[in-house]
Amino acid sequence: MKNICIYGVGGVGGYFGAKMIQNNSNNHYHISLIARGNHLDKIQKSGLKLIGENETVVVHPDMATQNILEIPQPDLVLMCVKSYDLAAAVQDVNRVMTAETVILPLLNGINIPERIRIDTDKGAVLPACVYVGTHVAEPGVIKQKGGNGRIIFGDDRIKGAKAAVQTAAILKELSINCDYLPNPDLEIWTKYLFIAAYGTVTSATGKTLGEVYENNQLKSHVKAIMTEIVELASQKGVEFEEMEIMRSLDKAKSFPFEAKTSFQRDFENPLKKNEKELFVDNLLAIAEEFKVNVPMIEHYNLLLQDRAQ
Ligand SMILES: NC(=O)C1=CN([C@@H]2O[C@H](COP(=O)(O)OP(=O)(O)OC[C@H]3O[C@@H](n4cnc5c(N)ncnc54)[C@H](OP(=O)(O)O)[C@@H]3O)[C@@H](O)[C@H]2O)C=CC1
Ligand SMILES: CC(C)(CO)C(=O)C(=O)O
Repeated sequence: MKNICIYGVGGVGGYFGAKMIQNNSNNHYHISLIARGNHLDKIQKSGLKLIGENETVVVHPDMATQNILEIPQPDLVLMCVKSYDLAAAVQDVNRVMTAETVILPLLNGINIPERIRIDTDKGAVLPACVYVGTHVAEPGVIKQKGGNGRIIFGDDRIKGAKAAVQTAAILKELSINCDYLPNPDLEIWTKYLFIAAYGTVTSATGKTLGEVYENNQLKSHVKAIMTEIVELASQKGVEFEEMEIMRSLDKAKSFPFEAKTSFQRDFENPLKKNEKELFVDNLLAIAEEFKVNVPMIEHYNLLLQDRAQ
C-alpha cells in the first residue's frame, strides 16, 4: 500500500483530500490529513464535507491529526498550506520524509520548489500549479466556487522524471484531473499571471472576480499588471504567447461572478496573514533585480499597504 498525506486541509487540500478519499474505494492508498484547531476536531468527529459544484460528499480519512509523527511514512505529500506557513510545514514533513517521498506543492507562486528545498534535501519536489476555487466555509466544510480542479505538474528540477511518473500514476488511479508535463514552467507562470494580477486587484479593491472583470477601469488595471508580469517573466527566460494576456484576462469569466481569490479572502480578515509577499513583493524583487519599471504593480503595492492599515 502507498501512503498519501495531505498537509493543510483548507480550500485546496480539503478539495483534493476529499476527492482522493472518495475515489480510494478499493483502499489501495492510506490517506492521512494534517489539520489543526476546530477544523481538525470537526473532521475527526464528523468527517470532511466537500460542497462541490455538482455534488456534496462527506468523506472519512484513514487518519486526521496535527501530529505528523502519527501518520505512516508518506510516499506522496500534497503540500496545501499558504506560503506564510510553508517553511514550518516543510520542516515538519521533513521529519517523516525518506529518499523516496514525493512532495507535490499546490501553492500559487513561481518559486515554490526552490523555497521547499531550503528546508529539505530529501525525496523529490515537483513543480506544479492548480486551478480550483475553494475555501473553508466552516470547520469541517469545504466549498467550491468554480475551477475545474486541474493540477499541472512536472519533473523534479534536479532529480528528473521518476517521481513525476509515479505521481501521475497515483493521481490517475484516484481520478484526479491532472496533466503531467515534464517542464511545466510556462503553465506555472500562466496560472501566476492570472492569479497575481486578479488576486492583487480583488484584494486592493474588495471587489469579486466578476466585479473586477465587468469594471472597465479595474479590468484595464489587471491588464496593465499582466503586461508588467509578462516583461518580468521574459527577464526570467519565460516567454508567453502574444494572446496570453487576453486569454488570462478572460479566465475570470470561467468563475462565478461572486467568486473571491484566496489572497482576497485572507486580506479581508485582519486577524490573518496573507500572500502579498507571493503575488506582489516577489514581482517587485524581480523588477528591482532586472531594473524593469512596473508602475501598476507599484501603485497596487501602495494601495494594499494603505488598506492593510
Ligand atoms: N483556495 C483556492 O481556491 C486556491 C488556492 N491556491 C493556493 O493554494 C495554497 C493554499 O491555499 P488555500 O487552500 O486557499 O489555503 P487555506 O488557508 O484555506 O488552507 C491552508 C490550510 O493549511 C492549514 N495549515 C497550515 N499550517 C498547518 C500546520 N502546521 N498544521 C496543520 N494545518 C496547517 C491551515 O490551518 P489554519 O486555518 O489553522 O491556518 C489551513 O487550514 C495557497 O498558496 C493559495 O494561493 C491555489 C489555487 C486555488
Ligand atoms: C482564483 C483561483 C481560485 C483560481 O484557481 C485561485 O487560484 C486563488 O484564488 O488562489
